[in-house]
This record gives sequence, C-alpha cells and structure tokens, in this order.
Amino acid sequence: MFRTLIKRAASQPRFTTAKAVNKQVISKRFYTGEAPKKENGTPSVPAMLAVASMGFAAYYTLVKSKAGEPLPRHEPKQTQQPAKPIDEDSVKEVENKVEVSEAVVPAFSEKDVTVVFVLGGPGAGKGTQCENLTKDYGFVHLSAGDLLREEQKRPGSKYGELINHYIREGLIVPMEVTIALLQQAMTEAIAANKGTRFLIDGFPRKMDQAIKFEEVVVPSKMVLYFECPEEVMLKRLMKRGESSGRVDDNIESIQKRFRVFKDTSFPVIEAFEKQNKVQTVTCDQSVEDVYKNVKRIFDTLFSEDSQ
Ligand SMILES: Nc1ncnc2c1ncn2[C@@H]1O[C@H](COP(=O)(O)OP(=O)(O)OP(=O)(O)O)[C@@H](O)[C@H]1O
Ligand SMILES: O=c1ccn([C@@H]2O[C@H](COP(=O)(O)O)[C@@H](O)[C@H]2O)c(=O)[nH]1
Repeated sequence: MFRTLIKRAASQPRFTTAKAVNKQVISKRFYTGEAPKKENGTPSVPAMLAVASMGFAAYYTLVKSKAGEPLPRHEPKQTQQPAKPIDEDSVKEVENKVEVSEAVVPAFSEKDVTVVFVLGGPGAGKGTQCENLTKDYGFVHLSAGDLLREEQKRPGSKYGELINHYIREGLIVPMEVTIALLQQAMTEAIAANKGTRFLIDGFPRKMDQAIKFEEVVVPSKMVLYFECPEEVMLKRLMKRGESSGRVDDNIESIQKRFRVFKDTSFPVIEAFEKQNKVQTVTCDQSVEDVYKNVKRIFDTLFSEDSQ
C-alpha cells in the first residue's frame, strides 16, 4: 500500500519567499510556491483514508503512552472540566471539535511557551544553526526528523517500519505521529526545567500540520526560514551522507525530499509570510556568516528586554 504513495523524483528547483524575491541578485534560480500538481502517482482515496486512520491510531497510542505524565495545560477563560487522562473518546471528541471548527484549547499558552518554527529545504543548515541558538539563547532544540528517527529505532515501536518507509521515500509522516512526539518532547523538557522556549526544526512541513499544531499544542511566535539554492543543499547532503548513516542522504531520496519541499512544505512558509511571521536568512554562506544574520534577528526579538 505504501508504494502507492511514492512520488516521482523532482527537477531541481530553488525556493524563496515573497520577501526574499528582492534577493534575486544573488539567486541563481528561484520559485514562488505553486499549488501542488496532481500526478499519476496521487494516492487513491482508500489509500489516503488508510493512512489517515493509521495516523489517528498512531496519535492515540502515542498520546496514551504519555497519559500518565503531568501535562501543563493552558487554563481557558471559560469554565473547563478538570484535566483527565486522555482516552479514545476524548481524542475523538477533540478531532470532532476541530472538524466543526469549535474552539479547542491548546495544551500550552503562548504567554508561557514560545515556539519558533525553523524551516528550509533539506540540508539548508537548520540543525547546524539551531545548535548555535540553543547555546546562546537558551532555546530547547526539537528536530521533528530526529524525534521520528528515535521513535523509529525505539525497540517495540509500532511505527518503526512506517516511519522508516516515509523517511526513505522523503514523504511526510502522518501528522498525528509527529505532533504527538513534539508535544511529548515539549512536556518532558518543561517538566525537566530545560526551558519554555522551543526551536521546532523541520516542522511543520504541510499546511494541515501547521494548523493542527497551533490548535492543539501552541500557536507559534515566528518562523525562521533558511533560504538556500538547491545545488548547495544537494552538495551538503551528499557530503553529509558519507558519514551520517541516514537512509535518506542518497541521491534518490534527496530528489524526492526536494520535490516534497517545493510542492508541500514551501506553501506553508508562504502562508506564514502572509501573517508577517517569517524571518528569512540566506544560507549560501559560511556557518559563521549565516549565524551572524540569525543572531541579528534573535537579538531583536529574544533579548532579555523583549521578553
Ligand atoms: N553554512 C554552511 N556551510 C557549509 N556547510 C554547512 C553549512 N550549514 C550546514 N552545513 C553542513 O551541511 C550539512 C547539512 O546541515 P544540517 O544538517 O544543519 O541541515 P538541515 O537543514 O538540518 O538538514 P535536514 O533537513 O536534512 O536535517 C551538514 O553536514 C552541515 O555540517
Ligand atoms: O515533521 C516532519 C519532519 C520530518 N519528517 C520526515 O523525516 C525526514 C527527515 O527530516 P529532517 O528534517 O530532514 O531530519 C523527512 O524527509 C520526512 O520524511 C516528517 O515526515 N515530518
């Protein structure tokens, strides 16, 4: 069944936001995000339903696995039932509420918890820059890809095979799995007093993930977008593939990841751009030079005075 979801290898695009169009002088090629094209390989409706139900089951199980842990909840203004362990019915209730657009209370308040989404193409340098930011600004770095890889390797994980397949094919794992892993990691970090400011690296990669995360976990404060020419990213990933051991650092998987980024993930950045939430940094420079630009943004937005 998974084979029906495999998409074809992409041509070699470059991605940019509206704000970054001014930087064409240094650009070799650029894209504005187009609506994703329908392909012959488009999954069938039964396949999509099967994946959606797998995703729901994954979310339920992962949420259930942490039900015993304390979950910091944002107290809503209106009267609310006291927090109770999540069971299947309450998860379904939340799903139904989302469907009919009723108010859903996020797990955390944006007053208490700061989330910065760190986005950019594969190999743009997101992880590298997040490590720097963690040291200098006390953010907790959560890479969605790392969390998925850990879950994939976890002995006894029900989702190991599923995650491995999606990663190898450069496809996006059903959002319920990823959101549950992120929420769990945030909850654990807060409980361990690691901090309440999070860099969520490599997520959201799809519009429905962005909407769902902000509804059920916490609204984001800003998006840090690492803009990078595709040929630069390709070179970096091929080099990283010499030692990373990652199943997707090979030319076939990289091409698929580029395609998914262009068709599915880049429109998410454009949507956040419309909300004036995106700060763009050009990555085709040394790690140090990229970081200088990142620091300028963080010094303005996250210095002690601006808290
Ligand atoms: N500015 C840079 N100049 C040269 N090499 C870089 C730069 N930034 C990162 N790299 C290298 O490129 C590779 C990819 O970087 P990194 O893992 O940070 O990217 P990423 O965006 O997190 O990738 P992915 O989304 O695939 O996880 C790494 O080997 C890293 O050391
Ligand atoms: O939100 C996410 C994040 C990642 N994935 C899958 O993981 C790989 C690798 O991600 P990196 O950010 O490059 O580490 C990605 O290609 C997806 O297959 C995901 O499904 N959802």
